[in-house]
Amino acid sequence: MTTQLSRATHPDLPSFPERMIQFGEGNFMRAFVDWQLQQMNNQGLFNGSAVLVQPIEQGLSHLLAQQDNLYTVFLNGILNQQTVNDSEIITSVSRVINPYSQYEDYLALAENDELEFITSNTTEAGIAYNPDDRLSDAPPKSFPAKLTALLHKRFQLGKKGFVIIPCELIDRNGEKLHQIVKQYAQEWQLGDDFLQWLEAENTFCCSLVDRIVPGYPRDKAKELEAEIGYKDNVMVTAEPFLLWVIEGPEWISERLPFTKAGLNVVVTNDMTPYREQKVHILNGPHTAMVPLALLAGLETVEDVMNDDCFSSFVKQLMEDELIPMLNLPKEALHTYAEAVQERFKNPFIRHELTSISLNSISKFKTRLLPVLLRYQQENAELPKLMTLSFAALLLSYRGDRLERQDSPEVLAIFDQAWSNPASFISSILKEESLWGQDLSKVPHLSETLESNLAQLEELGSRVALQKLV
Ligand SMILES: NC(=O)c1ccc[n+]([C@@H]2O[C@H](COP(=O)([O-])OP(=O)(O)OC[C@H]3O[C@@H](n4cnc5c(N)ncnc54)[C@H](O)[C@@H]3O)[C@@H](O)[C@H]2O)c1
Ligand SMILES: O=P(O)(O)OC[C@@H](O)[C@@H](O)[C@H](O)[C@H](O)CO
Repeated sequence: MTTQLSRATHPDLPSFPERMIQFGEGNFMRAFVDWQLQQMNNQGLFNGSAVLVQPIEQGLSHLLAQQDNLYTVFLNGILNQQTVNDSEIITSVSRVINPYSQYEDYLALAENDELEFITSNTTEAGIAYNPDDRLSDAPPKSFPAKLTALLHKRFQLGKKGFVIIPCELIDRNGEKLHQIVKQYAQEWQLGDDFLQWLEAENTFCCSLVDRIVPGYPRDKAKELEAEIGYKDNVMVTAEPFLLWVIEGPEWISERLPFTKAGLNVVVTNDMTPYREQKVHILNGPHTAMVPLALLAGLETVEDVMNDDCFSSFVKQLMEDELIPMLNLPKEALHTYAEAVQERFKNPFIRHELTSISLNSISKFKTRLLPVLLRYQQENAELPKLMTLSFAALLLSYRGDRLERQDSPEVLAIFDQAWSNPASFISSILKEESLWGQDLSKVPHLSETLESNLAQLEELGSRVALQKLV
């Protein structure tokens, strides 16, 4: 029987003082932030660990504790045309506090002068205001309320503040977290001195994260354990690529020397271009490929990239329709687009198209529609590939299509519009609740979508696409 990973099985592994508090013990944070702390420690550049705080009552704290907070990260994929298949035991997590059973330990973190940084990833739902939270709760329910309680304790002790870098995938995450903390400070009447300390002593940064982390390799765990020679219940698989853009003062790069350690971390005073790049060049093609590829019977992103017709679609979409419309340095965009195509080809990751298709209408609205409209305005014609993908998306939301996964409100709007196929395009384009504007006014969009829809139904998506790529 294989022994479970622990400090007893690996007595020579190093330990580091706690320098970071991290809200979230999930797969992403452990393969992204903690993996990066490990790389800095390996090079003697940080000498620190993260103490993890479990944001909700149920979590992984007990599984990590059983392994003395050690776990393995497997990096599998292709980076700069090289195949990477690495594994490493991560020693940069000191412990996990569950504030639901260890609230005193949680608040005691305020006493430690060595703790300088706070990071978080509590999913898109985590940075939210909960009106029922009180300072006297042990713990308050929401992440921002828990954080406010900790910051208040720190202030009461007369200590310095923190550099706070949330990683949640919401726009302007740091500003939103900051704003909710201030809201609790006011509602809980924590006083002007606390508010002044909050502003003067703490630095809230916005950040953008990018690394595909499929998580625990359920289908391959036994095989991997045989390879590493020990049992690990919280192992994580991830792609080798990463990007972390932190919007904040330059001195962050010195206090957190990621770049010095060779990590792809950018500290900037404006992260907007990076967000534009990632949302339009990575998430945009993901969203565009899904309805066309599902109509053709493909299942994964890898299937798309191994198919000549569909991979040409992805490449041309990026090069001819997306990159020319982004107001960013073109060379960097082309390099990024090539890297994204390599990542999409990753043979070690099974990325299901149906998982990307969830809530495709809102994804289309933010990731593709702004570029489609810009293209139409600048060129006085529609981008052909994006418009065909839009038609496939509309078709994939017809009541008989199994792939549609969206909110009941969105599906009801489509069912109503599809109830009269002859007027479907004109009525769905008028739905401002879906698109934020009346798209029936966009020159030639209605008739192009009508014709694309007819082609998709008569010829199928592969043949319709072959006419364009
Ligand atoms: N996995 C990826 O490839 C990837 C890549 C980039 C970004 N992300 C983002 O990271 C987030 C976490 O992904 P993961 O793969 O680590 O998932 P996970 O399930 O392993 O971890 C989820 C974490 O979020 C916390 N959480 C869940 N619901 C919460 C809530 N309502 N309030 C506060 N905290 C909550 C959990 O306690 C846990 O720490 C996702 O929202 C995802 O959008 C994931
Ligand atoms: O996570 P979603 O569902 O919003 O989007 C699906 C993918 O585009 C997304 O998960 C990317 O793979 C990820 O954003 C890469 O960092």
